[in-house]
Amino acid sequence: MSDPQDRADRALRLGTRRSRLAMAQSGQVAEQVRRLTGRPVELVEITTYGDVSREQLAQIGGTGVFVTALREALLRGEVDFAVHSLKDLPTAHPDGLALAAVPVREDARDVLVARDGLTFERLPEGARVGTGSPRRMAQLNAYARGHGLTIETVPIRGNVDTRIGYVRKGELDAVVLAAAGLNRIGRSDEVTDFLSVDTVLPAPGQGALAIECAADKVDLIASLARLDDPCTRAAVTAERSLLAALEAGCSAPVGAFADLLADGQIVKEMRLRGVVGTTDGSTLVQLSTTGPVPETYDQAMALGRELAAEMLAKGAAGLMGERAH
Ligand SMILES: NCc1[nH]cc(CCC(=O)O)c1CC(=O)O
Repeated sequence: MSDPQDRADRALRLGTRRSRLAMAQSGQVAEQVRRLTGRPVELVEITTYGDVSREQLAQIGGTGVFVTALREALLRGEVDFAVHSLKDLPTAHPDGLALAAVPVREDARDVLVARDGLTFERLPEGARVGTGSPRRMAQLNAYARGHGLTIETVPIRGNVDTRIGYVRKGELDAVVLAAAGLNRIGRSDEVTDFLSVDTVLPAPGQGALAIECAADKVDLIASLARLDDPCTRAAVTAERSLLAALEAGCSAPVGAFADLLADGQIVKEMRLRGVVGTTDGSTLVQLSTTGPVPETYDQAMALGRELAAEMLAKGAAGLMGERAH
């Protein structure tokens, strides 16, 4: 029911993490919501466990560490809506919250930021490549093996600026980051190599944002829904369904990417690709499936479950290790 306090001219409160990336993406969505609703939007900073803890994400479990505090603020009515990186959002949907919009996806690829403008294939033997992500480790080590190269993946954490700093200071030869994050904070000129999704599958939902609000704010949900991109939502729904069906958390070595296959101008099918591997890259289970372009989110979910079943039949569970949860 509509809240009598919720006057149409009151500023909407957007809950956001304090990181440069979170502030950038919240600021961009805030501007779009201002234009759509004609209402002022104010940013309310919220600190999450992931911002405070210095542990490796894979150790603290990953799932939800960046979003729980934001969600609690939504449920308590302290903020009206929140913008998350979709890849940080747990696949389980909490009661009382609505995923009001998934806007058009940014570049989903991972990229390399390397010293001296190096591309991945030009990295020297034994190059030290920073990433704390088991998914990136598995695929980068496999990619290197395919080129007769051995790299050393070095676990790192910290925000995007900190990670690039390891390369600037000469502590690492390269770091791997998401293109979308660099684009959003205006640092895409740091990229020295774009890793094709044919080589390194991104995290499920990578490059996409999720705009969440309390499920009872029906008018707000209707306004925010105008920022939704149905193609992006269908794709990330399939990717996240794969992740959920593999029973893997966001720190598990799972990559997934869905795209639409067109014949000329006519979109024919949705393709979903998935990968699971050991972090040393010695074993990967990498499969792809295609289905009709989903007309409902249930159909997109079904594609994810179908691919998960095929991957599990090929031994995917054994590769996800102890950390899968
Ligand atoms: N795990 C942190 C994180 N969560 C979202 C992004 C930015 C990219 C995106 O929106 O998918 C990043 C940084 C990175 O992986 O480089």
